[in-house]
Amino acid sequence: SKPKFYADANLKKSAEYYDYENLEIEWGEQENYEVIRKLGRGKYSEVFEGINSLNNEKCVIKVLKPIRKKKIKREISILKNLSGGPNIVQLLDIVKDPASKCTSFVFEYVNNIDYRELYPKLSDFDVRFYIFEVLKALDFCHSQGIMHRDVKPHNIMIDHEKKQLRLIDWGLAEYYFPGKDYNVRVASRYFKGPELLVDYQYYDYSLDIWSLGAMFAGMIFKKEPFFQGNDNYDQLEKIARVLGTNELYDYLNTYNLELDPKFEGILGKHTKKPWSKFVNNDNKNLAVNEAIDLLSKMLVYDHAQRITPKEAMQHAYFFPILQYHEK
Ligand SMILES: CNC(=O)CSc1nc2c(Br)c(Br)c(Br)c(Br)c2n1C
Repeated sequence: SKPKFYADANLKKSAEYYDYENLEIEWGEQENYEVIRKLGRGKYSEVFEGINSLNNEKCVIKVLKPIRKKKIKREISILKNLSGGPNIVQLLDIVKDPASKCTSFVFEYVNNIDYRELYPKLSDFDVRFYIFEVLKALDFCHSQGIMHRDVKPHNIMIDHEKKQLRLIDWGLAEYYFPGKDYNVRVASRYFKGPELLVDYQYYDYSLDIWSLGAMFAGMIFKKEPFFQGNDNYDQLEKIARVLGTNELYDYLNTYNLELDPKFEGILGKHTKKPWSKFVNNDNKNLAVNEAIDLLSKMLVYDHAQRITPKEAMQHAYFFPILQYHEK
């Protein structure tokens, strides 16, 4: 299946845009940066707050664990191509540690508050504002022919004082080409789209909208994560409990897909639940009708039927934001 928009984005670019294997890396000077403190660790990296000793500016240093050079070039190529885009984290430098030979990326600093601390404090307006900011980043990267493929709260940095948001960790991002089959082992379990879990490899940008929808559901229903599977099979079962098993089989039939035999006896039979079922006294200020209507258009089995970022930004849920932007 082909995406509604931007299917040919890369066909309009020159080969050097997406041909990252031949990318020439311009190395900076490692000694210009000092590590201040550790911020955290990912699967492929350790992350530190740093200082650029030339201009005394704070930065974030992502020290990559030894991974394939090709994957490093892909992330650099994508970060450079998206540089300056709305809410795209800014890559400032690339340095190599003389001792360990490890590559490090130097990024702009964001005074991020961990989402587990921040989300419970967010008002209805805040949720509308920040989801709109993520949609800006997704519409932009998709328009530039790039899927992020790892959208989740951990990869969305928010400085709540500055009302500033950045989409980070483009290490799983890839260039989209119509008809190309992609690795389904992407995204983080709770945010994996059905297309990944049923092993449909011809997926596209719409994967990012599923992941954002799963995150959005967690926010408005105050149930983090919203779909909490114990493994990739149980993950689909958690989704089927909400969206229904008959609807899942319709999706499989649409794309002539067969379920992995390992799903035998796992999925059971579930009716599609009304989204109102998840509203309660604790979350009703966020789980407003417009939010639920938008969510129902994001969390759709069939990736080709999901709302796109550009269409989502025009949804009534964001009307209070549009006034805010027009001022
Ligand atoms: C994915 N998160 C982690 O691995 C640990 S925490 C963390 N990682 C960060 C990355 Br990478 C960038 Br870039 C920026 Br900017 C900030 Br701020 C980060 N913070 C706080």
